[in-house]
Amino acid sequence: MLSCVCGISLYFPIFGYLSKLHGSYGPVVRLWLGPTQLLVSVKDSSVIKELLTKAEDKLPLTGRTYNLACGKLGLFISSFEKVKSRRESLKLFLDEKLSVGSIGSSFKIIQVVLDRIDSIIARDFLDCRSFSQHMAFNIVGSALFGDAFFDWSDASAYEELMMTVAKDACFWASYPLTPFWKPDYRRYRAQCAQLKILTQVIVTKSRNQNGVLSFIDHSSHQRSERTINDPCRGVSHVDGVISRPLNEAAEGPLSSEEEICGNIMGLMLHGISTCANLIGNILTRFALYPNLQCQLHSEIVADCSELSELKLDDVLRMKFLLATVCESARLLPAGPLLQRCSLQQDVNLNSSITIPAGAILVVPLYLVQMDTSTWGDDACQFNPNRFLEKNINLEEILGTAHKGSNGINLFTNECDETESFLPFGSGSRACVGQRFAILGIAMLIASLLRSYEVQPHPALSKEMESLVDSNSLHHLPNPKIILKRRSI
Ligand code: HEM
Repeated sequence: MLSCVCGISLYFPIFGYLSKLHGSYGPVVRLWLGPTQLLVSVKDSSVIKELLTKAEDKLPLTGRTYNLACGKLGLFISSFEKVKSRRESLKLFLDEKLSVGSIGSSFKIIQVVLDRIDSIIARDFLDCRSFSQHMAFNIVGSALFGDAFFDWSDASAYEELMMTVAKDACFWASYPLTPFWKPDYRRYRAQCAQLKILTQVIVTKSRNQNGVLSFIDHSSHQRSERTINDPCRGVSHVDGVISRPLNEAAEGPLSSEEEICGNIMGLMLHGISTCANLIGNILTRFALYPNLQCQLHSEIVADCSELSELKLDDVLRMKFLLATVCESARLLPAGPLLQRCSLQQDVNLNSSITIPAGAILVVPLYLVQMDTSTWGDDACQFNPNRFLEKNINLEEILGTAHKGSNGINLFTNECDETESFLPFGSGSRACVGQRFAILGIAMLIASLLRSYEVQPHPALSKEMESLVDSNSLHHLPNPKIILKRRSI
């Protein structure tokens, strides 16, 4: 545990510092950053749950980052009041994407992209980071824009621009005064403007392409049933139907066109970078641990026959696969700290602690997710089996009701035992895309391993070997990987 904490502290000085403070002062640490700025770090899992539910706002810097990149938007910004309704409609939209029947179309992009890979891998190797980013881009993009995304000629330019903006967004937002005199800043703003134009293009294309189905405006439940039960309608029609709620999700009741674009840009920026990180992390583990791949491949073969199309129900049966995705997310949270604040009111915790309005509240994710008292002595090690053991409930961790064909209710709303699993946050601002991301990534991994074996590029094998037993796995390298087609 100690070596792990020290290793991480090299990368995240704030995390190392908080680790020391928690060691000396216990699970709740208060730290004055300046005469008027209090930081409160919480490490105790029961207090965390309460804190993340009661402190509903995000730090103003988060909102500024998204505003600067995306313009006006109604998601990801600081005030909970302003994001509440958008969060709810987005959740409905994503749930519908994952409803039985529409799943095939939601993730059919995976097969489309994998089919294209054959031509690339015939040449040489893949760069793990770019491949993960490309897959994440396609999964999130096709979920939001439906079939219109598949044949969009500007998709590559959009992906490249999206990643450039994502990389620089925090940096430029951190300036207290807009540095408009800096040429780099002006270039960044021009890139954001270009990104917005392309977003508008794909939103319009998506609307036009799916507009033929706009006659269906019953409740979402009726809509799905009608379409799915109608064999005359192709898969793209299912996508068309569920892209209508996209507008509802992004628009809410009173949105302007600018806000719709902003929300979609925000979702793309967040969804792609987080999903790409997790996919890249899992692929790198495959290159490092061939046995992990073998175990997953056996499960995939056992749960889905070779010739049939992979379905959500199949993936829901693949518990070791789902556990692998969760375990990778546990070891690689999107950032070292979850951050919150309460802009207007003090937060009163049951433990009789009062936190003043405006204080910066943080949860040091690495400390919580690698706490040996919760996760065991091997907390720093990669061990998907921990999610299959009795004391950690995978079904609860995956959240919200969704019945697989095995009858197991894999997703329930009650997650009492899961306060220490926080890669997607928790409480009032928890990630709305958690279930979509876990299942989308599981779907991708299952599709990939069915046909390919992931191998490190021979030139890198030696370097990778030295990493296998080290704790530096949280900062995995970006290996060149080879996808070798499996012989049938
Ligand atoms: C591996 C993938 C992902 C990870 C690790 C991740 C992680 C997170 C985290 C840590 C938060 C903040 C939670 C908190 O403060 O409690 C968050 C918020 C959010 N995420 Fe994700 N996320 C992922 C994918 C996605 C996807 C694919 C979508 C949707 C397409 C999405 C939509 C959102 C939204 C809408 C919010 C909340 C925004 C708000 O309340 O303002 N996420 N995510």
